[in-house]
Amino acid sequence: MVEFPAMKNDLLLRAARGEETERAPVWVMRQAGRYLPEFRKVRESHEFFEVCRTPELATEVTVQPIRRYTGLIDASIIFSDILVIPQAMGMEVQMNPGPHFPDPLNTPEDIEKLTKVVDVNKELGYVFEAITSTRKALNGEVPLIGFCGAPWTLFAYMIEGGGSKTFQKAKTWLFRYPEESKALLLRIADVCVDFLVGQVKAGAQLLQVFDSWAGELAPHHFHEFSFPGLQYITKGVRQKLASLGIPSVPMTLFAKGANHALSVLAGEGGYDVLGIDWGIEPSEARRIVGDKVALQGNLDPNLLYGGRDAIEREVKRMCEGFRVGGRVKGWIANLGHGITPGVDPEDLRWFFECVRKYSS
Ligand SMILES: Cc1c2[nH]c(c1CCC(=O)O)Cc1[nH]c(c(CCC(=O)O)c1C)Cc1[nH]c(c(CCC(=O)O)c1C)Cc1[nH]c(c(C)c1CCC(=O)O)C2
Repeated sequence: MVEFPAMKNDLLLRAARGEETERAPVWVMRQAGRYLPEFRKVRESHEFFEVCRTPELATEVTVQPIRRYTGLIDASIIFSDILVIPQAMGMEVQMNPGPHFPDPLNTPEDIEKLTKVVDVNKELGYVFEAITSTRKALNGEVPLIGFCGAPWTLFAYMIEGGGSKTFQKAKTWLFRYPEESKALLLRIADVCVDFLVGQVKAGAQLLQVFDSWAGELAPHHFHEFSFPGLQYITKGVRQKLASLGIPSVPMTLFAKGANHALSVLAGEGGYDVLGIDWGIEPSEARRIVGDKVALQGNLDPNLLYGGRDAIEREVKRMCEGFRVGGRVKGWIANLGHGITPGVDPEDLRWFFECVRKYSS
């Protein structure tokens, strides 16, 4: 493993292990993105996936929010996308401006078209390079998060060919071809494991799995089709890291809309942190998971459009909700989903300042 600068701020890692912290670490999903003028500037002359595939550019945009919010932000997340896995499996993905697959999987026969054995070093080595380069650029200021999409969410994109309102095609697969669907979900999960292990080897200090479409499934279908892949990933990553003699890192699951599954996920998912959206009260989430896992979340991202007073009032409320016996313990402050392009960066700064004020 490569040697990196010593950490100056490890609040995120301590909170992820469930420890009490002097204040809540904070970052936001999609923090490197279009709400930042400096990001839009880079995107003027570079395509989305070109930024992902060019380690210098990926490093630059990953570090942009850390630079802008120095001292107020406690984590960076590598600039990439969950859809690099379908690409590595042989599918074409365009971003215009949302994801588009010109040739999605239509029937189980199409599974044949996917790459049999994915060599992540060959196909996704550019992400590993970007991670190593970013760790150096960060100079120990904040930890670096690696990530991937969850099997169910990736499966849905690969079949729908992009975003969807109904998930009719992906669900047709689940309900008409359950065995073929499960085989494909497992194949995606295998790539997730190798990809996440590679990210740790390259320098990622925490791993987050995004199951953005978890909430589209009925609870029992979530348990049948999504949960097994999520659990397979934590087991697989920890086993592989152990067999390589590499210390494990904390793992976070963000299963959007699946707050119904918090109890099972905390008990058997294998994750150290569960991300929650704004569909559940923080105190209720804590009551369900007990002290088995740390929690991350969960302000409605649209509050960043509500003005300073609304942001302050709601952040204060959130901080009170996540306290356990008056203490800040095992909590990573975040939004309940990604920040959106229209937010004023100064309002995000105010969000960070309020978290600091009310979680100390
Ligand atoms: C579902 C999903 C995707 N990608 C991702 C998810 C899971 C999180 C979630 O639920 O939001 C994850 C993701 N995408 C991106 C990151 C980078 C790291 C970060 O959080 O700052 C991360 C962690 C960059 C991105 N990924 C994308 C952008 C915007 C595209 C651009 O720069 O033009 C960014 C900054 C594009 C993208 N990529 C994806 C979509 C649906 C879109 C279009 C939506 C949009 O326009 O915001 C797929």
